[in-house]
Amino acid sequence: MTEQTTTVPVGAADIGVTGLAVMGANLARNFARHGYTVALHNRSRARTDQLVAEHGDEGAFVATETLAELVQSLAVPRRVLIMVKAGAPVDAVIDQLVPLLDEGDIVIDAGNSHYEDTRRREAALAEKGLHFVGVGVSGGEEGALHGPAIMPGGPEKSYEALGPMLEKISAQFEGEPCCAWVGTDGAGHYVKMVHNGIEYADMQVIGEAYDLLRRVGGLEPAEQAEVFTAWNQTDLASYLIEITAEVLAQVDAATGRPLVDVIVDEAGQKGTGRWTAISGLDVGSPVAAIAESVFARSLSSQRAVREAARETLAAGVDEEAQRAPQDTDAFVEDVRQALFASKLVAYAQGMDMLAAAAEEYGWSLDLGTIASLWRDGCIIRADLLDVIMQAFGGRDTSRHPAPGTRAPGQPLNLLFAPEFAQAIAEALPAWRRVVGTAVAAGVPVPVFSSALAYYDGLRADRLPAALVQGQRDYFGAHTYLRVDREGSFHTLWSGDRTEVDGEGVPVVMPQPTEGDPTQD
Ligand SMILES: NC(=O)C1=CN([C@@H]2O[C@H](COP(=O)(O)OP(=O)(O)OC[C@H]3O[C@@H](n4cnc5c(N)ncnc54)[C@H](OP(=O)(O)O)[C@@H]3O)[C@@H](O)[C@H]2O)C=CC1
Ligand SMILES: O=C(CO)[C@H](O)[C@H](O)COP(=O)(O)O
Repeated sequence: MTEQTTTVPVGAADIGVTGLAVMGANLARNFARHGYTVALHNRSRARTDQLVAEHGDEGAFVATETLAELVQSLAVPRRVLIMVKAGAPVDAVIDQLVPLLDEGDIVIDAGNSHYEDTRRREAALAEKGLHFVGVGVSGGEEGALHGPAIMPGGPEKSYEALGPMLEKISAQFEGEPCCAWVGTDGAGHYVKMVHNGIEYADMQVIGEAYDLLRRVGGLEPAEQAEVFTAWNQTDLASYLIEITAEVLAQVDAATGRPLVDVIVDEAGQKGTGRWTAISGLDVGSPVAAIAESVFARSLSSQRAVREAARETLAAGVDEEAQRAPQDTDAFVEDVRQALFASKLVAYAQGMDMLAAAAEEYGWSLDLGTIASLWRDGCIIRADLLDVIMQAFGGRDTSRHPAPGTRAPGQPLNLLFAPEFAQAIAEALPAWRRVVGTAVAAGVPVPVFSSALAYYDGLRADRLPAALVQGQRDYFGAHTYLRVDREGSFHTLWSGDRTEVDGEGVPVVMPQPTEGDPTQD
């Protein structure tokens, strides 16, 4: 710890926040509004001054110029929350902070950091006796100020000193904080990453519904705003549906056109969706709908290629399918059901990858409690999340399944929960009709169709994976399992095509003998 260097009050602040852009500034104000004394720091002083000038009357703030001053102003154990750009800036701040801290102090990274970085940082700081807590925060600017969803990881012990503060500033759903310790080391950032992966898919399926309603249904943005407003009264009710209605209703002041028509159709991405898709591959969880939503953003960004494709590639569409449906209301309802079913699949895939990651990293993630954190405050908040939470046994913050396992009684897949199996069964005819129409009309619906393929893949009696195994065995002697006996087998494809077992011993099928009761 450095010597006192300035007139900043020593040990007066409950928490320090460094990084006062959109998220950091609003979180700092949220802490202050809840009665905490908040020490403020930003790399460039202007943001600190601006916050104090504009919002200094909202609570107790201590403005500091340097990280040394920030640390000096904090009560022990010190809690320093970092809210800077994810990646190298977080390491830069940690490197400057660590020499200033004492054993037992807590460093909190609340940005969208990659969970592997969090694991690395926690291990490094633990060697110095410091607690490092990776915390997922969702809710954007408004959520950070009025109550975000908060997903803390890190050492469970650190939650004793940090949890009550985080729970106080988090969103509250029916009296329960949208904040709970989710698991060790990078678990908090992993859960936030999956939240964002689901967010990508949710936004994409809404986009696909909009595209179909416009290009096949003939509904203009203003009309669709009404449709989405009505959908927000159904089982689709969610923040994303609500803001979609608002975006679609917005008219561009400069041109008088719908705003959505003057926005360039190229979706940005900062990385969390891509990380989710990559991690899904790493942990062997088929998060295809989430991955497709990332690819849809990537494709949208290939503007030069898309322009060339428009000139070069044939449409070959079914003009009948492109024609406005005779019964618009029925088509709108079909699209709503397809949207609901696809969204459910995205959630099922997100929850599945959480279970797979728990196994991979030895985390004890409780899926019911995690779903409970997303019921309010975050971008994917939706009525559906309360039902998802119930499907995973409800919220129980003391339920920590053995590392790498599911809590007893939780369904193997969200879609198996009776209420969801039933909901999908009812939506299926519409879902299939919508995907069929989209394909025939040439409207891309990568997530609607991928989600349906996932569903059909799950429920198939037999998958063509058997043929793939045969191919793999043919070119690479990779072996295959048989449906009728234990062990692995290989066919001598370039020899006489007899089958050998794992030891290379030819397999001789027992010849049926007359009267053998085991042979029909
Ligand atoms: N915006 C959102 O809706 C959400 C963002 N997040 C995550 O929260 C974090 C903060 O996001 P946001 O508020 O949008 O801000 P930005 O991601 O735009 O980051 C800006 C902040 O980072 C600081 N910074 C950048 N580089 C360095 C560095 N090398 N050393 C020290 N400070 C540095 C900036 O300081 P300076 O002012 O000096 O440039 C500024 O305070 C990010 O990880 C983001 O992904 C999470 C949820 C929602
Ligand atoms: O974490 C967030 C919301 O939950 C951030 O807004 C994040 O930036 C969203 O991701 P992207 O910018 O890639 O769309």
